[in-house]
Amino acid sequence: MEGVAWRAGGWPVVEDIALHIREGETFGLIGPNGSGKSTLLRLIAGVLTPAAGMIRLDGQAQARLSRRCAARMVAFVAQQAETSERVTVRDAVELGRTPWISMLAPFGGRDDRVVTRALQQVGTAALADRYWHGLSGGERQRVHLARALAQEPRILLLDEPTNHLDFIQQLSILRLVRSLGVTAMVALHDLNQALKCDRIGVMQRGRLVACGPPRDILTPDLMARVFDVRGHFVTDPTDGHRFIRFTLPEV
Ligand SMILES: Nc1ncnc2c1ncn2[C@@H]1O[C@H](COP(=O)(O)OP(=O)(O)OP(=O)(O)O)[C@@H](O)[C@H]1O
Repeated sequence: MEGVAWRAGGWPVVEDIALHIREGETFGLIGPNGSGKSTLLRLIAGVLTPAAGMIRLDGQAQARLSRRCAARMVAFVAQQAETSERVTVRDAVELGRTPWISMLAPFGGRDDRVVTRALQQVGTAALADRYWHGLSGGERQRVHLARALAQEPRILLLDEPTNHLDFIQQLSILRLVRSLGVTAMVALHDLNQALKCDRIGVMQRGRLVACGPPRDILTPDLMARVFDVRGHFVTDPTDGHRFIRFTLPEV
C-alpha cells in the first residue's frame, strides 16, 4: 500500500501509510490504544475506503476487485465481530465458504471438509452443534477465527485475536497462524507475542513509525518513545529464551 489515509470528521486517523506485506509472512501490527491499528486492518479488509492512497492485494488494486474476489483473497476477524444469534457454530463457520459457492458450484463435500478442518484447527469441533448465542467470549473469538480459516484466504487479518482467550489459546494462536502458511497481519498488544512475528509495524498517532524484524525494532528507546514504558530484554535461565520485561517509567 502507498500513501494510505483515512479521516473521521476531517481528522486524520491514519496518514500516509506505505507498507509492503510479503507473501507468507506473519506481520504484527503494534501501537498504543487509538494509534490506528484497527483502522488500518479495516482499510485492508475493504470495510473502510481510503481517503487517499492505494491498496493492492496480490498485485491487484483493491478498489477494482469485486466483493467476491476480495472475499476469496482476504478474511478479517474483527475485535468485536458479531454473528446472527440463531445459528449454530457449524452454520457460522460455513458462512466462511460463501465466496466459494455459487449456483454452479453449490456447497459440497470439499466445503464440508474445509469447515470440519477449520473447526478442528481452533479447537472448536466439540462446539459445532451449539448455538452461537450460548458461547463465551473466548469461544466466539475462536469460532470467528474458524470462519475466517474456512474462507481459505490468501491474506488473514486478525484484530487482537488473543482478546478473551485463555492462556493456552493465547500462546497457541500465533503458532497456528504461522503453521497455515497464509500471509497474516495481526494487531497485537502483547509485545512478547509480537516478538514471534516475522516482522512488525509500529503505529503511533495514525502513522507507521517503524517497520522491520521485531528484535531490531523493539528497542528500549522505541518502547519508551511509543509506549511510554520501560522495556528491556531478560533471559530465562532455564532455556535461554529472551523476552521483554516491562516496568513503568521512573518518576
Ligand atoms: N468511525 C470513527 N469515527 C471517529 N473516530 C474514529 C473512528 N474510527 C476510529 N476513530 C478514532 O481513530 C483512532 C484510531 O482508532 P483505531 O481503532 O484504529 O485504533 P487502535 O490502534 O486499533 O486502538 P486500540 O488498540 O484501542 O484497539 C481512535 O482515536 C479512534 O477513536
